[in-house]
Amino acid sequence: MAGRQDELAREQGVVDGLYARLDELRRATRERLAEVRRSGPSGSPQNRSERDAFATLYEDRVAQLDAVEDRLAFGRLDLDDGGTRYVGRLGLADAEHRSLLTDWRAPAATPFYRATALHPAGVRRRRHLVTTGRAVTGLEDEVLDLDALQAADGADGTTGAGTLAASTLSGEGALLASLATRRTGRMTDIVATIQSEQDRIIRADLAGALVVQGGPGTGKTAVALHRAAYLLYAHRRVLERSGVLLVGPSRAFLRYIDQVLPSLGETGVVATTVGELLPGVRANEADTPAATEIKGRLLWRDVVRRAVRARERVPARDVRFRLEGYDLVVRRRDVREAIGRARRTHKPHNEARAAFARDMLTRLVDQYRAAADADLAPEDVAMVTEDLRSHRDVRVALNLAWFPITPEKLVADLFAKPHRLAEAAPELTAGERAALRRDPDEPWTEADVPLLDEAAELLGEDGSIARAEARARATERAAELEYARSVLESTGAGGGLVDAETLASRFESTGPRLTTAERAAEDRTWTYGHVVVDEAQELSPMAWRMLVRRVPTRSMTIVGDVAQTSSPAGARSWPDALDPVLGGSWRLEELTVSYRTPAEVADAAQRMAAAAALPVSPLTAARQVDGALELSRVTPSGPARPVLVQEVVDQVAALAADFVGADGAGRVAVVAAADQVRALREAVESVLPGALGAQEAARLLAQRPEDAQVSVLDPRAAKGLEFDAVVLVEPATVAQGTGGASDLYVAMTRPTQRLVVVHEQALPTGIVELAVA
Ligand SMILES: Nc1ncnc2c1ncn2[C@@H]1O[C@H](COP(=O)(O)OP(=O)(O)OP(=O)(O)O)[C@@H](O)[C@H]1O
Repeated sequence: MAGRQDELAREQGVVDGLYARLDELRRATRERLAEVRRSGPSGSPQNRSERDAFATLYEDRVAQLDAVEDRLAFGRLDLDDGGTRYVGRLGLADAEHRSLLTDWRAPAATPFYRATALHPAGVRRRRHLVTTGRAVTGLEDEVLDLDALQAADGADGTTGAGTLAASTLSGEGALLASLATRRTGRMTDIVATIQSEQDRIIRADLAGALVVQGGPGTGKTAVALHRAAYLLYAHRRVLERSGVLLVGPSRAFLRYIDQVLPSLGETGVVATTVGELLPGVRANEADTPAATEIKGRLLWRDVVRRAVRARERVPARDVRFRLEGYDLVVRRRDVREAIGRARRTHKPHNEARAAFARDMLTRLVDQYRAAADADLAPEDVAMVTEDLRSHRDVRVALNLAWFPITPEKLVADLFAKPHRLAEAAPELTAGERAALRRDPDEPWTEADVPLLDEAAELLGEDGSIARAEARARATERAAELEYARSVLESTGAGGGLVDAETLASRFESTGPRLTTAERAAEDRTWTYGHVVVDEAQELSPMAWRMLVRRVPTRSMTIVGDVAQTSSPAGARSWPDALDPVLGGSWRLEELTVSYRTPAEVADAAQRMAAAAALPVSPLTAARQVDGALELSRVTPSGPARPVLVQEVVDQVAALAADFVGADGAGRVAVVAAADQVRALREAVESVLPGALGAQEAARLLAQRPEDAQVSVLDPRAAKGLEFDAVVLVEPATVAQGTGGASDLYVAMTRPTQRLVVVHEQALPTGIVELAVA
């Protein structure tokens, strides 16, 4: 025991030194930041922008240094050459630039995750440091060098190579401890216990599209986030300028994961959903399943193109009008030729319109010249052109022939005006078109967004919108100038020292300069250096098109599970989803160990999924938890309070007493078919005071949905999330919903400790293991 205490004390000394260095760096960076801020808002614009840049740099560094407080150092490698290397959340060096701590992402840290007894990679011993706050509370050693093992001093917690070779998990104690901790509403990072199959994916090449398929709880989300952090570290110069985009299935999911990247010292990632990917559009509504499926089809490429073309149209007849006493005609033939020419510019519709209008006005000026039978001086040509441009009949005729239009109007018209959709989408049946019918002012749905993006791509900038914005900017600037003049007058300043123009530029909004991430998020045409997609199986073919457009290099990390697809437009096979947009150029990796779900639960879910013919990946659970699966069948009863509901609330009360902690950790969820959620939520809320006491119930009921320790949700809302214990209500009903057996598979695989299945109806095949005769 003394040996262990000595070792702990020795490591505590090292860790104390690392924290001391961290504190020193924090102090120094804060001082520099304060100094920059003190330098005040004076100087030339150049000076100011330099000052802002330094301020941003120091602010980022302070945030980064603050974020690594928890588990700053978690590993130590003892090397064959006698040296030691500490691994932690960031790199630290002393004042003489000697390395104290190696960033987990640095090549020198790789053996911490990958070395095995078979391939020790120059490592004799790997040590996991367990810390609580700044205190070292435990050590776990793995000796990788067999010879060294014989001579090992037998320090407590040492596992032999034999055990390690037999095990596929590295740092098993630290890993299992971390998997067994109570859950909060926020995902945490896994840097201290990344497993080698995960590490290979995290550090894979930046180039190309990498698809990570894996069953529930295999760490796909964790791996995707750590990969983003790794890529930002390893390719900082490229990615800092172009940015990284992270696409998740919902705002709730993004909130669940939003602490992970900051805790890894990375904040510059744009995280969004497909529904919010277009600047200015927030589409959180859902379509009907039928409309979702139809809108996801790739045929919208052609439909949107035809809809745009329909706004470039030769009129039914010539349009006659009079200008200054002359009879002129907007001729169909001219319009046809001008449309042809404008199309040959290959510019987007709204941009090519200028060429069309110019061409038509030239033809009309020619007509005017012939009618007037006179040569026109250049200034006359300009005047006549202007008169023609502003002539009402000409304007109407040219607009009808080539209509400037926004993406929103184009798409809204398709769904609100049956003749437009019929014309643009002959591939759809009348029934399918009817399923899309919608009033023009209804809110956008998530499935609309890829169509809007497609339209924006083909329509391009609407010059009139850009002009209106320029006008607004000019007006604003004039107001600033005016204000500056009045300031100068009232203060009597001036005297050649400062002019109104300079002063006005100081009044201009001097908010923090936009970061790459902020600029990228505001720009529809921004192209990213890397795109990470989570729950990628939910994306429709049109959504894939939209994403791929944002990453011309095709550098992507795509993680998901085609057995968990619930969207009717989602993917059941990666080749089906990706080949149309990426050709064959993507590679597949698989994760096979479930870190979340106890073995008994994972096995039941796998059997059910296989029986339902879902495309399941192999899955081995990392953990065994006694009594993890409980089945509770109730007999149908009258309506007063159905026995089923009573059983659910009783189970929730018992599980809450077991798992929910007053410190905010520990979560219990009821997962049920969407149409049962409301009633069950009311029932659960009504029993909490009786079961847990008024005070505790009030605390729980006041929690925000994302932090709720007791919640009732449907499988879609639960997707990607996890809870200590789950009460699954009536699996047969869940499996009959629109997400089918996939939704049930998702629901069954949410708990980390216990799954209680409450049901009246027979259980879907597979949940109960058939006894072998
Ligand atoms: N190496 C690891 N060390 C510690 N915890 C891990 C490790 N890998 C995964 N986990 C934990 O396992 C749980 C499941 O991980 P994650 O949510 O990333 O899985 P997933 O494959 O995305 O699941 P789903 O398919 O259900 O969305 C998380 O709590 C995660 O922190």
